Amino acid sequence: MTLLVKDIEFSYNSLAILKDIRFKLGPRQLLGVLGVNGAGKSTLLKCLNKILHPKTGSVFLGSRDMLMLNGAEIARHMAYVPQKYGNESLTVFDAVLLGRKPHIRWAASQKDLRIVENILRQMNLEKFSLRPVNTLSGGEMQKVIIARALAQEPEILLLDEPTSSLDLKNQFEVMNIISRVIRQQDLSAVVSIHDLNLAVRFADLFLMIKDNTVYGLVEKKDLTPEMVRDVYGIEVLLGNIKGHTVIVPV
Ligand SMILES: Nc1ncnc2c1ncn2[C@@H]1O[C@H](COP(=O)(O)OP(=O)(O)OP(=O)(O)O)[C@@H](O)[C@H]1O
Repeated sequence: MTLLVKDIEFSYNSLAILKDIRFKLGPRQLLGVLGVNGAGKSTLLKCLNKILHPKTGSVFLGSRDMLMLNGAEIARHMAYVPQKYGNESLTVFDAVLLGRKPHIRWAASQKDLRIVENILRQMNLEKFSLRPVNTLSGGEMQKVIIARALAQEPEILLLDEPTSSLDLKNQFEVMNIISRVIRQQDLSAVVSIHDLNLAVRFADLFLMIKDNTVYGLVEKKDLTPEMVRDVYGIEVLLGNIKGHTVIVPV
């Protein structure tokens, strides 16, 4: 389903953070949200699923305006992975099963349990199934929160810095899983990400935020060093190593 975001404006008290934010995202696409610290990336993600209430604008998923739905209804369509999350004493299995909550009426079904088992296996988290989440390392915990979002089987994944605590291998493992899931299950993902090399590897297009608004919505092939310089204030080279685009500060 297509996500169509129009004219989002948001302020904390009287401090304007986002204005005139608009973009369109098709199914099976991963949008990297780029911008400097404090640009408003997390704020934007939270405006899309109504954790924050934008002053104006609309967020259409197909013909449905998400901002007209309540939190429980939104959770059936959108899963959100925050940048910070609390320590939980739940076991890993139960924490991931919580992702099924928007779909469960009375009790978890065999299907719900199977979905959780599959995701734990895909993400190499099986061995932690019975461990309380608050005994895991930061990176292991981050994978559990992403597993929970996948268990939710949403149409849109909203991921705020999903790889920030992960080592190189896990960054690639997790981004590969996300890429594969969105392609196999016709989802889309909106991912705030600081690591530009990871972004160019996995995102299909970029929403670049600067001065509280959209600097550009560009496809990967159209990204230029000038755009990176304008948005981040640093000169970079854009190169290619064995078919992979790389960005190097100079
Ligand atoms: N609850 C709040 N009250 C007031 N200002 C806030 C609040 N939360 C965030 N801000 C401010 O809003 C601006 C945007 O913050 P946001 O977290 O969306 O940026 P970001 O692009 O995600 O940053 P980072 O890359 O550092 O995570 C920042 O200047 C921040 O200080």
